[in-house]
Amino acid sequence: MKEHVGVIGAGSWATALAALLAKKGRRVIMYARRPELAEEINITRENSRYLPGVAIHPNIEVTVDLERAFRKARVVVFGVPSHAFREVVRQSRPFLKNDTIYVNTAKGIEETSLSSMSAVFAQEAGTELLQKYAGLSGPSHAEEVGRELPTAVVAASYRLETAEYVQELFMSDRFRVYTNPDVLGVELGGALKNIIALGTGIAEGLSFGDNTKAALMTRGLAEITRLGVIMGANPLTFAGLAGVGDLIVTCTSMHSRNRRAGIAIGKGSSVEEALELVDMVVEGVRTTRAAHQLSARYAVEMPITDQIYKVLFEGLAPGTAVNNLMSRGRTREMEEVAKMTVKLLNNN
Ligand SMILES: NC(=O)C1=CN([C@@H]2O[C@H](COP(=O)(O)OP(=O)(O)OC[C@H]3O[C@@H](n4cnc5c(N)ncnc54)[C@H](O)[C@@H]3O)[C@@H](O)[C@H]2O)C=CC1
Ligand SMILES: O=C(CO)COP(=O)(O)O
Repeated sequence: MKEHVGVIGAGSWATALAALLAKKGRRVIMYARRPELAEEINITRENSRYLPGVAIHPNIEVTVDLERAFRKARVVVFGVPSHAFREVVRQSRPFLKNDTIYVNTAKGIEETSLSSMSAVFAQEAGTELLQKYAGLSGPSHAEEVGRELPTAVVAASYRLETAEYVQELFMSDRFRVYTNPDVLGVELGGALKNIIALGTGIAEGLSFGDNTKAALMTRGLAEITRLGVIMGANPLTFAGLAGVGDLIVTCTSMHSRNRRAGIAIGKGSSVEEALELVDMVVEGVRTTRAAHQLSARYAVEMPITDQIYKVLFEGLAPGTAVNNLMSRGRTREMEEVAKMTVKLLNNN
């Protein structure tokens, strides 16, 4: 019998991962909230709203019955946006089993609790299931995975066996999966890069050049690392696929919803207009609010995040935000993170 995989959500990323798993011979039961979407995919064998042009493999069935997606599954992949993750895990609680593996693919930080996705999972599913939990992250646009273009990502879990199981599940000659035990670092890298992609998008919308984008990406990574290290992540994770890798793809690809929303804002759209234009989840907007609070909680300087927060939520003109960043006081490039890293290593 084919191994069953449940996929929760039927957006772009859920559909691309379902396609990959179905092609690898898994029987995929994909849960969609809306009956119209489930019906359309089952009948037309295409998800024209979220991933047009990718054929839905015969091994995939879409259901609106959440329990059915869990029933025979050895592994369940959550593919809903981060703001829906808690609610979806809570609804799934009656169907969770100790011998199932759970994979989260959402990239965000919960705005109200400032919890990472693994923390949300533990709060809703119980800490004992955390050993069965992995986060899948890295530079991976659904549109390219759907077209089977070579991609490399990270499966992060506290338990090596779980990470290796997820690695084996997804690994193909077009989709390479590395394991990493730094769950928090992988989650923070995937979430926080979306803020910087909004920022580089804004810079593009303002007609700034490649120098500006490179500066935002590099200094953006510095502040992501600063926050991550103080929260307990491994600094090296930010030099990996879930850190700089995802930052590069999100800041440079036209597939990125965060980048496209940023471009619209830079060109003068309001946040609401930009979100309407993109019409799919733009995780960076909520994540900016969360990161703004985290930088205050941990007393970590995050100047780029701070200016993007002001543009998104306080009506600051994007051009003024750039001037504010360029006219900051002089500072050193490396010493702060280096000092924090040495302190961390000494404490371990
Ligand atoms: N699209 C991409 O290339 C990638 C996306 N991700 C992450 O995956 C997550 C999902 O993103 P996308 O698939 O792109 O979003 P999307 O906007 O394409 O689709 C989101 C889907 O989730 C559904 N949904 C929302 N709330 C729900 C709920 N409460 N219950 C059930 N379904 C619900 C929506 O109806 C929609 O079908 C995000 O956190 C994103 O950062 C990660 C890697 C790649
Ligand atoms: O995380 C992603 C690619 O790795 C997707 O980025 P966007 O959400 O900006 O499209």
